[in-house]
Amino acid sequence: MKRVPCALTIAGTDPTGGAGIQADLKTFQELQVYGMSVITSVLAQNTTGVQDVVHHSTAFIGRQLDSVTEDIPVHAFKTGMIASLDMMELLTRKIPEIKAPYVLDPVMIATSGDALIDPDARAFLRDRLLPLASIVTPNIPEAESLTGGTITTTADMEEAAVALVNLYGAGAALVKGGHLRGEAVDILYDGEKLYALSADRIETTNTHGTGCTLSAAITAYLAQGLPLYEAARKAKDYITAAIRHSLPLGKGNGPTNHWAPRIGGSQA
Ligand SMILES: Nc1ncnc2c1ncn2[C@@H]1O[C@H](COP(=O)(O)OP(=O)(O)O)[C@@H](O)[C@H]1O
Ligand SMILES: Cc1ncc(COP(=O)(O)OP(=O)(O)O)c(N)n1
Repeated sequence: MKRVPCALTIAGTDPTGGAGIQADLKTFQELQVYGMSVITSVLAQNTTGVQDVVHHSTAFIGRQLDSVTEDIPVHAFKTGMIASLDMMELLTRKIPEIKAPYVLDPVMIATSGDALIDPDARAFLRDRLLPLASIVTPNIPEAESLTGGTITTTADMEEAAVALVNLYGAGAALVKGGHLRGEAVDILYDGEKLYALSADRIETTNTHGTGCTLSAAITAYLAQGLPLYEAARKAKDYITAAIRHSLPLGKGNGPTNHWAPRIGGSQA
């Protein structure tokens, strides 16, 4: 039988389906990759923000991870919301055992402004998780927090991407430009070359889950065996289409969507 690409996400949940584990699994499915998940935190959240959160114990997160990895091959994996220092410590021990490309989405703050990780875990994420990553995918505020610089231009994004690889030890960095104005330009640095991945900016407020969906798409393409640049380039096309097909659902920022809607949609 042909190899079935299998991808794993280690992240928190979104019951409205726009971000977190749910967005990741939808993306894996859409890209014809077998999707698996380890849940770190269960959130009560929607398009307007986060209402509540329950964190799983590190022991239980470890048990979930063992259940997956002892049974089914993982061809690529990603981490999203890892709320605490304890969870990060567990993952620094477990991740090297998974011999597959690792996409680190350094989730810190939701679009709604809600903090998703303990502020005291940020330095640990940078110093201990980042060096394990094949690629890290910060948005502008996350890249500023990780590098300590201010980012307002693509030149600043390039500088941050290079620092994340050369100073902090990530295998590659994709600094996402969704929070700037003008064209939606993301900067990829693979340790040798800088690339600008650009797309037209889509006029919509329905951007809930864009970062999760992009990093899940990179993970899916890596699980399929694509080289890093190809995976990032195709994932950029995927997220652009998902924003184009985003849905005006909920009272806040609606979710990205993976198929062209027949009814509604912000750009239908
Ligand atoms: N309005 C938009 N039009 C087109 N692409 C966008 C738009 N907003 C974000 N993107 C793209 O979506 C992806 C996620 O970016 P960003 O919003 O910066 O991350 P996050 O969701 O983690 O805050 C990036 O590829 C970014 O360029
Ligand atoms: C459980 C969970 N993880 C991550 C996020 C943040 O999602 P992201 O795609 O980075 O961006 P927004 O949804 O905030 O636009 C989340 N909300 N929940």
